[in-house]
Amino acid sequence: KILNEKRDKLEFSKVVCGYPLSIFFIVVNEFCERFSYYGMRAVLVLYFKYFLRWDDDLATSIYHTFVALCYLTPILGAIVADSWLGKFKTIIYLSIVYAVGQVAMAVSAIHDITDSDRDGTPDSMTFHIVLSMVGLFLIALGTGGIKPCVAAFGGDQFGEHQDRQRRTFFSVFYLCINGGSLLSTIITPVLRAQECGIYSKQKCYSLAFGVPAALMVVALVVFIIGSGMYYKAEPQGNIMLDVCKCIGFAIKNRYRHRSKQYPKRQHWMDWAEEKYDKLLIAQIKMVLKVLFLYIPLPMFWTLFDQKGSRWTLQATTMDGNFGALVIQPDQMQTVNPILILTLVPIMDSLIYPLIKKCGLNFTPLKRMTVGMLLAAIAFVCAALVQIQIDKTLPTFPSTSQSQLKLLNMGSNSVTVKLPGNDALILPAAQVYPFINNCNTKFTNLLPETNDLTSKPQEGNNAIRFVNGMKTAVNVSTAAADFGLIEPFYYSNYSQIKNGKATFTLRSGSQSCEYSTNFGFGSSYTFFIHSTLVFGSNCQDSVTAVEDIKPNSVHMALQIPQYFFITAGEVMFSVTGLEFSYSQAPSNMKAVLQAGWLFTVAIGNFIVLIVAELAKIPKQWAEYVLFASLLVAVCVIFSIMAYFYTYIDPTEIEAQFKKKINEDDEDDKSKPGKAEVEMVKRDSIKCHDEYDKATQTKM
Ligand SMILES: N[C@@H](Cc1ccccc1)C(=O)N[C@@H](Cc1ccccc1)C(=O)O
Repeated sequence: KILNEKRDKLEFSKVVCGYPLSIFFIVVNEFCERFSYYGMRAVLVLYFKYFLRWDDDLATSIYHTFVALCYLTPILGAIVADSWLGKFKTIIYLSIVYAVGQVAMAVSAIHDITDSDRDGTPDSMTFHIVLSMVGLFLIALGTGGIKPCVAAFGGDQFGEHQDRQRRTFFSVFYLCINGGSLLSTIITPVLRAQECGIYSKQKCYSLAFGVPAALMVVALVVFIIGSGMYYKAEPQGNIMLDVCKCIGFAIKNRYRHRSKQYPKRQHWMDWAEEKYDKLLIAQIKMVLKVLFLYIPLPMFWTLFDQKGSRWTLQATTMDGNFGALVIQPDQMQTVNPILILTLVPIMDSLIYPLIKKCGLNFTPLKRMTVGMLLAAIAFVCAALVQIQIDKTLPTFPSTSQSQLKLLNMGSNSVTVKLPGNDALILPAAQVYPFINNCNTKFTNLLPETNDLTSKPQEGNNAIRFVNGMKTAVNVSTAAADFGLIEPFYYSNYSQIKNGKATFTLRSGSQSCEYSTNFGFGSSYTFFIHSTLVFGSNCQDSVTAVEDIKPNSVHMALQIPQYFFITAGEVMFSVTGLEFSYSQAPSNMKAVLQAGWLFTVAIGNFIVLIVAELAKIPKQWAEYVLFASLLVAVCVIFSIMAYFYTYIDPTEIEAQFKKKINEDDEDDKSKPGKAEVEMVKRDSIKCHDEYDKATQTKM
């Protein structure tokens, strides 16, 4: 009946170039939803840090908890959809929850709401924190809840013989995800950088969250407009409860009949046959087979999700100057959606057909295996880049050493006697000898200062001034104020972005300017000579002494690793999405999509655990470790995949239903047959049908 209903609905639905028109509304919905999600995510950590004034640790913990929650809630959405409301209603209701969450975030970021003294900072931070946490919870529920439903609902729109179109749909679906996320990750940071407000102008987080909220409303409206065109499969009762009870019964029954006198059954789930519908048992077998295959998959996501963390950190130690364009470390992540937008069409229209022409059967599981290997290669590339970076990093003193920084502020060269060897320091120059623990006495030194013990964060440059004049000097730039520096004292470090910076040096009413260019990740001490004359050009009276070299390994070197991980993603993720749909029984499509997303959640948890536990001192070694782990997991997966037989759930279900109908007729004509005998006979027949429909291997 269900198949006929679907056939009728699809027969009368509008078709454009062989695709149901309803698909258009689903992919536009996905585009807007992903814009909304990734756009909000792009500015979230900055909102925590600069608006809610949380420290780095709290901001990153809450951020990762939110992301993990977004991949746990799909289970909830899938259960609601498959057992109760159906996919269509679940998407509508949870999209409303999602949009409310986004609006709550936008409102929570309006500083004027609680800024009664109008000084530009919220007076009741609790209000903003509570509202944004409620908002984030609703968003996680909404985005995670609808995620398995939208993909599966899209797949439902295709008929039995539209496998090719359905595969293309999943590719286009993935393109829309990346189109939306690419646009939003570029746009929302720009919106955040604007200044807005009623009483005082502040960074405009409300706009950066407001636009994603508006896009979520658009996503909902577009989805509702398509309402009349969709095929909406009805939920078939509380399927998850039935599944759990059936599995529970099979285990109990198997245990009760553990003695040798009872004949073995083909599959342990067959022990549920005495009580449960054979169709349900067959469907559970299909799901369990796929879920078993999913066990090694989180390892792929563990590597994949480090793009956003470790690789961004790696980029902070690299040079992002691309000529006319200066790329910030976190902007490198946009390379992923850009590559997706180019690689998906290339794979679909060139690579896969070419492989097919060569007579190779590049099945979904083979594609996923190759995808994993490509991700491992990406990490080997990351390790090679890291080795290059490490060569350029400054050496800091070990625990048994001290490092001296000696700056000659005079106009003659000076020789300093040091344990081991002497050092000659030219005028306005600095030496940094390492001293092993010993008692060394130096006289006429500047007061002790806190030096940097690592490279400056986020590609910034750490800058300080030392005043060699006999009068105090005030130093400032547009971005930083070094304050008043007393004679022969150092200022504190200030963080300066890359590019040109102009420093104003002031003493009383007199001033002069000093300009210089910065790269990424350097540290300089600017020495103000005693000969400086205010009112004239002070360019020649300031000497830059390099403490830490600017990053010299170019960010373009990260492109190969991004290329391999994205090619891996196309083979693994796009294929996996379609595989999860095609191998799921009709009443558990969303559940298997949720199972797929659950592997992402586990992968994220592994990242968190490994980050805490594995204290590998060399970053390149950690990359190699991850690559090796993925290769090992990939070998296990390919063995599991070799034994996997592809199924056609629609075919199996149809045959089971036919058989059950025939048996019902039989029962009516032959009343009084022993029930046990019938169960046994049915079981054998059904296994035959199942075997016929499951013929293709890996
Ligand atoms: N390539 C990602 C999107 C992305 C955009 C900007 C920066 C990084 C990534 C993508 O397609 N994501 C899909 C599938 C996915 C991938 C990883 C974890 C869960 C799902 C998405 O649905 O968001």
